[in-house]
Amino acid sequence: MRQIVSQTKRWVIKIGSSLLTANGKGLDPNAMRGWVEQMVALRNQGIELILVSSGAVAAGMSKLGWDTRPKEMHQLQAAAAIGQMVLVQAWENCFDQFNCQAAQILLTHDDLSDRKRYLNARSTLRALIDLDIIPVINENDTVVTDEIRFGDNDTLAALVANLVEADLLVILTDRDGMFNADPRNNPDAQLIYEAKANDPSLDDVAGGAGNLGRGGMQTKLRAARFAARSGTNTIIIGGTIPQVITRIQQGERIGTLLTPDQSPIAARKQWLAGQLQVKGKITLDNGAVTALTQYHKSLLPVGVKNIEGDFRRGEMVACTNLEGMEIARGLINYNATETQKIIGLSSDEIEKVLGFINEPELIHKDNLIIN
Ligand SMILES: Nc1ncnc2c1ncn2[C@@H]1O[C@H](COP(=O)(O)OP(=O)(O)O)[C@@H](O)[C@H]1O
Ligand SMILES: N[C@@H](CCC(=O)OP(=O)(O)O)C(=O)O
Repeated sequence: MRQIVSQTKRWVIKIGSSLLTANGKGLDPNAMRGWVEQMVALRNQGIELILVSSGAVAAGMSKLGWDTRPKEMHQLQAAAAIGQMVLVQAWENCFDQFNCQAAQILLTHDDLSDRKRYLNARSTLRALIDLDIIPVINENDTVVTDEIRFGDNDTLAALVANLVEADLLVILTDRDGMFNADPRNNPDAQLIYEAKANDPSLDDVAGGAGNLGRGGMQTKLRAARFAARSGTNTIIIGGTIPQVITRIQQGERIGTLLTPDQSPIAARKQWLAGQLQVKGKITLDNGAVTALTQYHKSLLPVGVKNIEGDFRRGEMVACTNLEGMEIARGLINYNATETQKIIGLSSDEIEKVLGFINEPELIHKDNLIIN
């Protein structure tokens, strides 16, 4: 029993082209319906879900009667333009049958590397999830160039998992999981049930893709490593296994579970530390410094003396003591104008002053990195 998995609450599920198109014969609506039924059941139990769906190029190829994936970029992009429409209609149709709404999001690499767009993408995804809508994400293939492409949807799914702080990334593919050798050429290959995502010996077993997919097991392993950086567990598993999504949630030992080295919070803090630029500075009184450094508490507005910089909600700010020495960094819950109005106040006064409340903390302890 995988308790670590059955306790997870926010999932990104990625479905690959090989699986979605039943090996090139157009989309497989029965399989899609089956996954949607399980996803909606999970969502109804309170699990937040985001779907990353490949298949635009493959669906376009099938519509155009092409057997092999074209090499030229403009042909690929044309196939994606045709196929994305087919793909998203097929998902919409399935979600409709279970009275669930879905929404399409097409992303390029720039959308996640630019801070402002990153925050926008995150807020939109959060808003959709809060509305009980399941976002369906793909790369915006028709406009990407080599410089701004994720390249494969395994990587895109992992970056989305980082973005929304998912606790589980499920990669559904055409094999039962990761084997100790590429099963295409090794009929005796054995399934790996569990491993650390960062185990270097996995590099030797993960091979490339088949005819339709992009990255094969190599990009799935890399995705699991990206996901692990923010503490997310990854399961690589066969999408044709009956009731696969439900059984993962029940903690059944199926597929390959790749775990992070650190707890989600520790990993997240490390990831935050490496990712973000400092956009402002806030000065804490002595009581707040002790609360943060000795008792590992969240920072409340009451302990803040002064602020500098023009930061927005979700951005990184440095926290200094009264002598100006930096003692921590963290993601702030209010923008500079709002923060200026609430410093020195107790948290129950926030709503009166601002007319709304995001969170009672100025910086939550999970989003604080103590120096
Ligand atoms: N060690 C391995 N274990 C399982 N599959 C592997 C391994 N190495 C390479 N592969 C290949 O990876 C393929 C799945 O990747 P890919 O074709 O990109 O699918 P998807 O469309 O699901 O992303 C499998 O069909 C398999 O041939
Ligand atoms: N954005 C592309 C996805 C390509 C891709 O990564 O495919 P896969 O390896 O099957 O997940 C498409 O929709 O065709």
